[in-house]
Amino acid sequence: MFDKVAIIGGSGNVGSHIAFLGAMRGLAREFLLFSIDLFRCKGVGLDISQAAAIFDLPVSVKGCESYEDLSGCEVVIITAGFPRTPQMSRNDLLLKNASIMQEIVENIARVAQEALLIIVSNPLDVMCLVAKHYSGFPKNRIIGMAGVLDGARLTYESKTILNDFTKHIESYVLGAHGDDMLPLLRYCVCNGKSLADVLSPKQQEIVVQETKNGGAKIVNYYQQGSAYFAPASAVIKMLELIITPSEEMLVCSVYTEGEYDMEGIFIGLPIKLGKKGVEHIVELPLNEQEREMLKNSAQGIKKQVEILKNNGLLKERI
Ligand SMILES: NC(=O)c1ccc[n+]([C@@H]2O[C@H](COP(=O)([O-])OP(=O)(O)OC[C@H]3O[C@@H](n4cnc5c(N)ncnc54)[C@H](O)[C@@H]3O)[C@@H](O)[C@H]2O)c1
Repeated sequence: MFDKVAIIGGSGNVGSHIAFLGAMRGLAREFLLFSIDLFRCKGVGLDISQAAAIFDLPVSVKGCESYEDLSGCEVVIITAGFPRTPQMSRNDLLLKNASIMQEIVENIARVAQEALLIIVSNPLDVMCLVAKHYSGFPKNRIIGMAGVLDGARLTYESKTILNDFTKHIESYVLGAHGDDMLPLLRYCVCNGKSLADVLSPKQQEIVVQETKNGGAKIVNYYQQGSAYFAPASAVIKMLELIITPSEEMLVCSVYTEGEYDMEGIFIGLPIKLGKKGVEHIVELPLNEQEREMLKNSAQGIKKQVEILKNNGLLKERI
């Protein structure tokens, strides 16, 4: 169990659901919520604390008034930003959310120098880079959430097409969080078999397409805002593996220094999580086609990095 976990954007959909689920699962003694909507943070904190009282849980969830209140937090989860609307692409969010991320991590670096950062805000991979740039934190302490969510969508779509929700499926979706994601069916496991052997080629095509559309489908249903139950659950899964490390491999957005032939960007790769954050990146042997697809997936991230550099939001120092 953590002592103090902060959620920046705690008044929003994803942030408040992380706080609720985290409190219900007893992951921290204290969840501290911060955002530009102070009153809603206070309301969410009180509401969840009252829910915790129903189950007699020893947890406090509080809305905070300033970054100083977050002093000494062990984990800071950043969900602050603007959610994608049906008209918006992830790229539209880029410049807006990069400035927000800069402001947040500069404050966190001041008050919680030892914290582990879990980034959720979109566009995810490049927001992680902005967080690294402006916090100055080491690479193991900055982890982006996306692969766990995309993997869950792949699992859901596979169960749906097989019409069997009793199957145990572990899914791995590497690459950028976006349309260029790389669902790695060969390495996905369905009741001990490779998912590539369980699904027909046509089924594989459908499952991959539906996984890629997973977020957009929800945006279209909600009309305002994007998914939050599954994204919040994905963050909780990461927190649980940080508290209790296991052999389980998760795909998270991590900083690369040569792994998978990637350099100087954050991208979704399989990792082992532990108390220090990213314990190590797992190098799965990829075939030529998969390597090429991963390389293509990184192109979009590199373009976003260029846009940020051209707008003075990222300097060469990373
Ligand atoms: N990585 C993923 O897989 C994934 C999944 C879902 C959502 N997201 C992203 O997560 C982010 C949050 O989504 P949401 O649905 O919770 O949105 P939301 O609008 O409900 O919440 C956003 C929160 O950010 C806060 N905020 C805005 N500017 C701020 C600032 N300068 N400082 C502090 N707080 C600030 C708002 O007050 C609000 O609480 C979005 O960027 C969304 O695209 C990512």
